Amino acid sequence: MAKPLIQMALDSLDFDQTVGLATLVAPYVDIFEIGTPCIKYNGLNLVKELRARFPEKLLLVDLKTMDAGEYEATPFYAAGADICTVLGVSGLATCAGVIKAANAYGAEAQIDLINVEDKVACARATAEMGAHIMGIHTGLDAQAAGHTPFADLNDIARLGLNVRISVAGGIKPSTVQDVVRAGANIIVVGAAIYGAASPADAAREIRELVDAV
Ligand SMILES: O=C([C@H](O)CO)[C@H](O)[C@H](O)COP(=O)(O)O
Repeated sequence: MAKPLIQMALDSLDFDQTVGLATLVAPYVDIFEIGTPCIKYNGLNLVKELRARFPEKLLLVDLKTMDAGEYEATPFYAAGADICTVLGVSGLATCAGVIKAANAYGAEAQIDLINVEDKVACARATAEMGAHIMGIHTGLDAQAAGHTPFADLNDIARLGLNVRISVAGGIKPSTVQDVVRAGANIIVVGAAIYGAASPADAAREIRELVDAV
């Protein structure tokens, strides 16, 4: 299996703070995620700024698209996004639109399975349509209610679909190696890095733990 990628979730609303945090953790991560609140607040300009500053990094824009998939995602791919997310709960037509936009730019579409009731059925159907990445995601509100992404990860990993699996939701140093061993290809970390006293040290620790598996 290819080495798992580490994705840093940039969830601040502040443009300069986001660019500053990205700069601090850049040596240790593979993908910058512009989180949903951040992209809603800052828009395409932030995509263009990060694309220009970090041409070697993959850039995920966490649009969590719910409708008008192709129309909404196209400008973000055009601005340099490598991956955009679309909600599995949006339905197959919207997911198909984002997949179409991704393919038009040689990029990737990620299905976010957040709040999808039958995650296995959604993963199977969207993988069949050509989705590139399946996102197992326990959102911030669900985390606050005590939920984790681990059971869902096991359910999706055992399907053996022809997609990469991304996992997000409160991943921290004590759990990151279990996530890798359970079959994740992309490990998303937000608060455990940006909430640490030294985000760079926290990112380096995550990198060392992932590489050691
Ligand atoms: O996607 C996220 C959330 O829905 C807000 O957009 C987070 O970026 C994702 O959950 C990763 O952050 P942590 O859970 O803090 O690691």
